Amino acid sequence: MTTSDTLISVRDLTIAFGPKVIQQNVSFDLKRGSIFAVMGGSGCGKSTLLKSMVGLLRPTSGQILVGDEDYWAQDEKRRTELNHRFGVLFQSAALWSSMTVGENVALPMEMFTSLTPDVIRRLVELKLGFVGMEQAIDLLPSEISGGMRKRAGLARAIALDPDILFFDEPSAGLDPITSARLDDLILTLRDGLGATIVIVSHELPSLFKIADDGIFLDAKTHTPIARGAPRDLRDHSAIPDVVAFMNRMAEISPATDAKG
Ligand SMILES: Nc1ncnc2c1ncn2[C@@H]1O[C@H](COP(=O)(O)OP(=O)(O)OP(=O)(O)O)[C@@H](O)[C@H]1O
Repeated sequence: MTTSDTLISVRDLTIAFGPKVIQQNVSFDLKRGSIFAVMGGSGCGKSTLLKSMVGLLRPTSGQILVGDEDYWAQDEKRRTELNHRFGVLFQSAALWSSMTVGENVALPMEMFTSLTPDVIRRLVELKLGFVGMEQAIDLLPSEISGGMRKRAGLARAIALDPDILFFDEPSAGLDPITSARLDDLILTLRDGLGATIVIVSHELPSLFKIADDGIFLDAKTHTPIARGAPRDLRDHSAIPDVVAFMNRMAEISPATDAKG
């Protein structure tokens, strides 16, 4: 059983590719309304964990409870239903290049709802308005900037009103200003839509600003070694590897760290 403020509970998860264990003993609760950071050095398994949580990769053992349901113990039909609670934005934003921005956002509604085209058009306008992109509704992805593509991807991720959003490196490839705007947008999604957000990012200044919880995956032991808000891990962790990681990166961009 999960408690009412826990949306997802990860229990003793192991993810391996053949004999190669990526992470094991992964357990944490994802609290409703939190912005949860998956942290750790390159190759420690952050994206792999995210893939298991959104239904793209079956874990080797352990459970991912969505509410009271063991996600990976469900049949494919039920997993697909549960997937409608998830909005996913991958690094590339992965828009269909031959479709306009509006058509991209409409696609999940056309596939998974019986709404009429008129209602879908209204909803698409609303979703794009939410991310400040209503003017791009009839443009192709190739006609807009990288930051706009990310925002369009976000509009599509919220097309079906998910209660959990997963972001894998959302600010990769963006300049610092655009990246900071994306941070603000993520906070607005949490505060305005009441979404819970799981984010994988190397942008520690961004995580210090927006994330209030998280887990630190260690590439050497293949286990999580710390748990908590990124800024708390930076300032109060007793684990030298965690402190080194969080502070080394923090020193690179102190100006954008909105600690105060
Ligand atoms: N399909 C796969 N088959 C075998 N190994 C894989 C597969 N996918 C990922 N891996 C390995 O799993 C490990 C973790 O990869 P993952 O992409 O999850 O790390 P990450 O922490 O997200 O890294 P980065 O920060 O560099 O993006 C890596 O060693 C990677 O090579």
